[in-house]
Amino acid sequence: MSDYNPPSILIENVSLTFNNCQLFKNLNTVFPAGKFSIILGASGVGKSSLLKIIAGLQHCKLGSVKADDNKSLSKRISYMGQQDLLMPWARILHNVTLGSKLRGEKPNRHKALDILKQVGLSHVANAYPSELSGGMRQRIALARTLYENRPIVLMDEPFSALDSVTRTNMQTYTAKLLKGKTVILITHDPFEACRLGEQIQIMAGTPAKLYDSLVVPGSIPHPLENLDLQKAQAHLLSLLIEKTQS
Ligand SMILES: Nc1ncnc2c1ncn2[C@@H]1O[C@H](COP(=O)(O)OP(=O)(O)OP(=O)(O)O)[C@@H](O)[C@H]1O
Repeated sequence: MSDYNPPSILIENVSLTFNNCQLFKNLNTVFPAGKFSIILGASGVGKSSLLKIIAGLQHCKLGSVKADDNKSLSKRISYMGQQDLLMPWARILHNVTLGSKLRGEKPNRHKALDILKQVGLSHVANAYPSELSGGMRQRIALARTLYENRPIVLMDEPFSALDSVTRTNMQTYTAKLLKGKTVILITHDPFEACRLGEQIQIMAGTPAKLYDSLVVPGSIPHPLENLDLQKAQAHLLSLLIEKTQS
């Protein structure tokens, strides 16, 4: 199996404690290969911490995170955090291709410009991050993540700063571009979860557990007019309330 074949990600008995608060105790789950997995849950429950553990940015003393092909996860992951982490001294195009530069590869300018066009920001390719709005900066961070073309993509609230029209367009573009990759996406938006999720899990409790919710059948992104979306969203919201309050 090539390093570009997306693996499943296995979370086994992961435990994490911060300042005497046990976020996870023996957490187990599987994020299936080549699918969009969504995590929702109350603020502070531990969603970002789990994503950082998978990305190798947060150490956990107990438990393991591994790929089902037993190959290392590092170098196969593209991670988009809540902060855009754009380099203030670099122009937008340079920010998008930064990964290539850091690896000593020739940046693929054509590909970067195409992604910038798809996220509606080719006109700011030569600008600096400080000249952009918060929503524009978030789309640049998205463009940088998509440019990397890794088999595993971790995204922490990637569309949270966007207006609803742009958000819908970015969901569609992202789902199409990342089709077949192993994606884990955190969101607070039940509609987004139902539109993109091929696995949907709610994180709740202390220590936190993961609970499966219904997914809408068929390929993603689901069209906005799909009536099953409304039903799945209502179910998800009810489950979210139930698990968050219990
Ligand atoms: N490096 C750290 N040191 C100490 N505490 C931390 C650290 N990182 C996170 N925490 C704490 O762990 C808890 C979970 O944080 P986390 O960011 O994972 O939550 P979240 O579910 O992603 O929240 P949100 O939806 O608001 O982004 C919070 O109480 C947070 O203060």
